[in-house]
Amino acid sequence: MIKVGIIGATGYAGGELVRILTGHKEAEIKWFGSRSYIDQKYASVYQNMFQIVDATCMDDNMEKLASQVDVIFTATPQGLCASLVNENILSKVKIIDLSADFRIKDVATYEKWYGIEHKSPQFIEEAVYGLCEINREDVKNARLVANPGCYTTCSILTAYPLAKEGIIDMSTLIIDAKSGTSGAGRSAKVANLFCEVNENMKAYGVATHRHTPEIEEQLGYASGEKVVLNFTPHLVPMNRGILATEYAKLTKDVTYDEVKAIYDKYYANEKFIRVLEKDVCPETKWVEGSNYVDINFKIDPRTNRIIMMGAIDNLVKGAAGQAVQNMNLMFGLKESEGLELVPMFP
Ligand SMILES: NC(=O)C1=CN([C@@H]2O[C@H](COP(=O)(O)OP(=O)(O)OC[C@H]3O[C@@H](n4cnc5c(N)ncnc54)[C@H](OP(=O)(O)O)[C@@H]3O)[C@@H](O)[C@H]2O)C=CC1
Ligand SMILES: CC(=O)N[C@@H](CCC(=O)OP(=O)(O)O)C(=O)O
Repeated sequence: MIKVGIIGATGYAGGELVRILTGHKEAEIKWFGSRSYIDQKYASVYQNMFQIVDATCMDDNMEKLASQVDVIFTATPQGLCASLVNENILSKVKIIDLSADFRIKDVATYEKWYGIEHKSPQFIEEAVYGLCEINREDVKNARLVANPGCYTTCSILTAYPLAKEGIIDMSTLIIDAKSGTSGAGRSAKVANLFCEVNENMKAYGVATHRHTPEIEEQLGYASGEKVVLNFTPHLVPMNRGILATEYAKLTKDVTYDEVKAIYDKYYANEKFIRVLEKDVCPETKWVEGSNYVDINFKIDPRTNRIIMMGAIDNLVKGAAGQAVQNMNLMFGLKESEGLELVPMFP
């Protein structure tokens, strides 16, 4: 049994980790880390865990935790993991960080977009960007995994095969994405109150959102060129889900079958990526509660653009599910263990 510690178990991403790991046959949660609920029953924070989880919330002492578990998930605000991790800890335990601390290779870029000083830049180079379908082999040998963000997972996987094969002009790529409000976390913020979000839709972080450099970096590796793009997130009145709609000019004339063959080349054997049937558009409701990414595309010959679409559950493939997928790879387990979650509906 793999012994697991979660720092930030009381947040939305941490809560989803608990839900998924509770059904994992080879992992056992030993530490439910919290800042605000120390010594309180975990199930009193999340009643869905009543009579399922009997444990009490503990502190966020990573040093102490490192000698008691095999893997630590940090599902905490930006900057916290980088402020806690050190060589002694990494020599004892594997870390999967759900925040952005180790996702961006250039520390100056991280500090500029996140507005905070990076406390452990010495570990950035070794951290593996945990987008399992793309970096699977590196993840297997990693001791520190930077789990990608929700918008980024959806945006990158949707465009990756076409960027890799050079059939889209990367300088024309525009990503328009929508997220449910659980993407903003559980802590109280006026912008996320019911009356602010319900019956409303809005763009935010326009031209400044911190996921932009992460998407640019990863699609830059795929296309082999420096990528600069527009990424515009929107908040929509639903609990879970991300839908990314991406537009780019084609670099050559291609047919539906040729593009489909490119997606199939990369994803046909990927359990969690479903390239949908022709003309079926991805919808967040068809992936809710699951680790699936649903993808499709449409060529618009009038504008010579291709429109790519992707949908995920932000808390599963966009956070906790992908983190568990990474854990499975790091410990040599079946990659889908604990993740065979059928999407729920309605
Ligand atoms: N929500 C999402 O869809 C996604 C989130 N992420 C990332 O996951 C991380 C967590 O996000 P999310 O769950 O939404 O956030 P929440 O606000 O819901 O949860 C934050 C968690 O961090 C804990 N925490 C906060 N400050 C501290 C601190 N100083 N020391 C220790 N623990 C602390 C909180 O503890 P307590 O409640 O006990 O005070 C809580 O458990 C973030 O980095 C986020 O960017 C990534 C992908 C998707
Ligand atoms: C709706 C909403 O507010 N979403 C969050 C993204 C949360 C997230 O996933 O953050 P990381 O991927 O960086 O860890 C935001 O836009 O900041």
